[in-house]
This record gives sequence, C-alpha cells and structure tokens, in this order.
Amino acid sequence: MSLADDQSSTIPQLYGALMVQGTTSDAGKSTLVAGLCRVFSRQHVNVAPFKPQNMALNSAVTVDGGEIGRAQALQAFACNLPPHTDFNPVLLKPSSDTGAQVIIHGKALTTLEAKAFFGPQSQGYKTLALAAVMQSYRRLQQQYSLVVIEGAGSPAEINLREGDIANMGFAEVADCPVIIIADIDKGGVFAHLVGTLALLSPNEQARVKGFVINRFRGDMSLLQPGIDWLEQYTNKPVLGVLPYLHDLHLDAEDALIDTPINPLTDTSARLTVLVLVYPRISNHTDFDPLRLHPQIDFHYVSMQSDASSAVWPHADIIILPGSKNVRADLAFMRQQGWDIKLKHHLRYGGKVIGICGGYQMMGELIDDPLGIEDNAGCSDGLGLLPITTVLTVSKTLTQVRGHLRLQDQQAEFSGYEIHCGESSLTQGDLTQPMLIKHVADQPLPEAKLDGLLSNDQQILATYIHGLFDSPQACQLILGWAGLTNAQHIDINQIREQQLNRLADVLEAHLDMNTLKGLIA
Ligand SMILES: NC(=O)CC[C@H](N)C(=O)O
Repeated sequence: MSLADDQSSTIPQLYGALMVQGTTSDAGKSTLVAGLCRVFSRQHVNVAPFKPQNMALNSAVTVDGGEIGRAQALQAFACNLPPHTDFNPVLLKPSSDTGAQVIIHGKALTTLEAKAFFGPQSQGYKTLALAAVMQSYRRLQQQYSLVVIEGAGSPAEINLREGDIANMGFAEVADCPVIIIADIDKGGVFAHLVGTLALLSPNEQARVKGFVINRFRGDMSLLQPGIDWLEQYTNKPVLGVLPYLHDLHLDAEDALIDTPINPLTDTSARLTVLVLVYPRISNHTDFDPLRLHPQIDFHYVSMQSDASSAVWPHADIIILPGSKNVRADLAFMRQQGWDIKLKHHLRYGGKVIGICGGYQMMGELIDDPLGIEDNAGCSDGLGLLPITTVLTVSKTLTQVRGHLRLQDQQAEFSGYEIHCGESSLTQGDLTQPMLIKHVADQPLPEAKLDGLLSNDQQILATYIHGLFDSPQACQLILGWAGLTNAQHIDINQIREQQLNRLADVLEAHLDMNTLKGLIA
C-alpha cells in the first residue's frame, strides 16, 4: 500500500514506513529522520522513529527501563514520545576497538568481539538480533501509522552484507522504501550516490526511491546540472538539497562536536570548562547545556600527539565524563599525563566534576572481577575520593529525579543512570551527599543519597547523567564553581526550537509531496 491519504481535509494521514539510509556515517541520517518525525508529528500524523541497529556510546534510558541510542531518543522527542526500547532494539556499545556490548531490547546480553557479531560465525546472534528487530518493528507498526526508519553507516558495506539487519537486510525483510542521503560538504557526492547504488543488488536498487543531498552551501545554479545528470543516470529523483545548517544544536548520535583547544578568545565567557575526552567516553550529551551556555568557554580535551607538551587552557572546572571502559580509559588518562594535570588543577583551587565512570575513576579502586568491561582485573583509582567500585553483571538503568544540595541551596533535577559499577564508601558515612534522588515515578520513601562533595568542596561526583539539563541544578553547580548569576539554559527548550527549525528547513527544501507518495 502506498498512499498519502487525505482522510480528513485538515489532518492528512500517512500510513506505512520510509527508511533513510546514508552513503557514509554522519551523512545526516539521524538529523533527517528527526526532522521528518517533527514535520509529520506537527501535521498530527501518528509517527514513531525506528533504528534496527545502532552502534553508539551515547545512549538514553527508556521508560521501559532499558537503553537506546541517543539519536532515537531525540527522534522520539521530535514525535513528542517518551523513549522506548522498541525504537532501537539492537544497540552495540563498543568497549574496545574490536569488542562491543550487545544490548537487545534495552538489556545487555553479552560482550562480543566484532568478529563474533559481524563475522561468518555470527549467524546465531544475527538471527536472534533480527528476530528482536522485527518484533519491535511489528509492535510499532501496530501502534503507529507511520514509522520513519534510520539505517546505519552505509548500505554498500559489501563485507557486512551477509545477514545484515541494519540497512538493506532490514528493508528487504520489512519491505519498506528507502531514500539515500549524502553529504555534499565532504565532496564527491555524485560518486558516493552512484557508487552506493552500484554496489546494491538489483532488488535493493529498485527499493531506493530517491536521494537527498545534505549540507549544501553555494550557488544552486552551479549544482543543478549535476542533479539533472544524477536523476537521468539513475532514473531516481533528487528529493531535495538541504542547506548547510550552521549552529544546529541537536544531540549528536555519537560523534563529539569537536571544539579545539584554543587560547581563550571569548572575553564575555566567565567560566572555563574542560571535558576530558577518553577513547570510550560515554554520554557526552551530558555537556550540551554547558557547550551552549553563553557564559561558558567550553573545551573538549582530547589526545595530543605529543602529550607531554600539550598545554591546557586555565580551567575553572575540569569534568571527567562517563566511560564504557573505565579501567582502560583511566590507563589512557595516566598515559597522557592527565592525572598529574588534574591534581595540579586541584592544588590551585580548581573544581572537578566526575560523572559516572568519571566518578568511579576518582575513587581508590576499580575492580572488574568478571571482566565486564575489559580483561578481568583491578585498577588503582586516582585516590581523590573515598570510594571503591566493583563492576557487576547487573546494570542499573533508571530515570531518576530529586534534589541537588550544594552550599546550603537546593535545586530540583531529573536525570538518568546507566552503569554496571556499584560504589561504596571506604570510610565514614555519606556525610556530603550532593543529591537526594528518587527513582522516577516512585514515592518519596524510596529516596536515596547519591554522589559526593569532597571535604574541601572542590570535587563533586555523581552517578547521574543529564544533571545539567535541569536549568536550576545547572545554575547551582555553576554558582558553586564561581559563576554567580549564571543564566538559565533550558536544553529541552533548545531541542524544541531546533527541531522546529529543522522541520521548517525540510518543508522548504524537500519535495514533500513526492516524499509522502513514497511512503509505503
Ligand atoms: N555511564 C558510565 O560512565 C558507566 C561507567 C561504567 N562503565 C559502569 O558501567 O559502571
């Protein structure tokens, strides 16, 4: 069935599905899906996002107590839906260059070497994963009239074709139409599109119903002959050319928005924040409210080729973010000499924040007896906080809310937890709790304490992600670090504005009628 059915004169209903695949990673699939979700949801279409398989370390906790890729949580937000594991039934979280934790329907199943998942012996897992993918997809089809689906990477990875569930393998089983997006800013857009198409089987080629060219800047009249050629050569329409959107602030799927370390130039910034980027950084969207804050000079610090000579800008706050492989990332920090720089920063009165894996690193010991994240073993922590952490098989996945207490003030927050580690105090009681939390939707007696504020008030550490998303909690933390009268940054309001901006752009630059006609 392929129809854009005008059931009533005011509310056009669409039924079916459309899959967005890309010629490369970062071609703009997640953004296009999020934008289409918003376009359709504001036209009152009952729409939901779907990504069969995602590989990312940036995940969100769902209402059904699981985790999914961050991009699907944003796409759900674009549809005004709470995140659900059915939106992304298979999530692979790489904990090393060759191994990843396999999460199916939101729950960690096992950690597999890439060979075991993608290689020739992988059919057992692939069959299991495909069954989970189709179960979720069928549920969505029953609940929603339209499902906008996102592929992964590129469909032309011929080495991964066997048993593929992320791109054409899924599209074939689900029998859904596909459009392909390519990033013209990278160059070679025609070669990308024609080459991708050429590497597909005839069936798959027939499934591709059109192209979208992304991130165009320049003179459209110069591009037009290329578009005409492409349409003629492939016999498929270019559904639109999307402009390069400067300052589009939406949650990134996985890639960090890379801000190089420059000497401070922004004189209006009042507080400098450095976030340490280790190889397995997780949940970096925690820092989006800080990155977008007008009074903050924000920097990611990543590996330097010559670690010993790398100079960090003076910082007010250094943040140790979450990590998917805490012990390996801690070893990396030491290799880079970051532990020494961190202690130097503390000696000179600087503030440090540790979140989840970053919190664990600041303790005395991290024990992974079962080899959950890496080879089984134990590592000394940085010794800055009186805690030890043991990684366990059971993973905490919860949405939480509560009160943050700092400097005799209190602010409400909501956030989430994703961790296998359990930390306990090595001395004393939790006399400096920074947070009183409740599992979302549970009554107050369930309240627990979380986090630590060091006795010298310089280190603040917690298991809770998303803390800065709560404007008041963010303001309180910035105040603790010396920024009095910090402005409110409401990241949800920003997401809302940016999604509407994106939807406006799609409506202006895509041939929406043709696109709606493709939905089947
Ligand atoms: N989100 C995180 O930083 C997780 C920390 C650690 N990998 C754990 O599972 O406990």
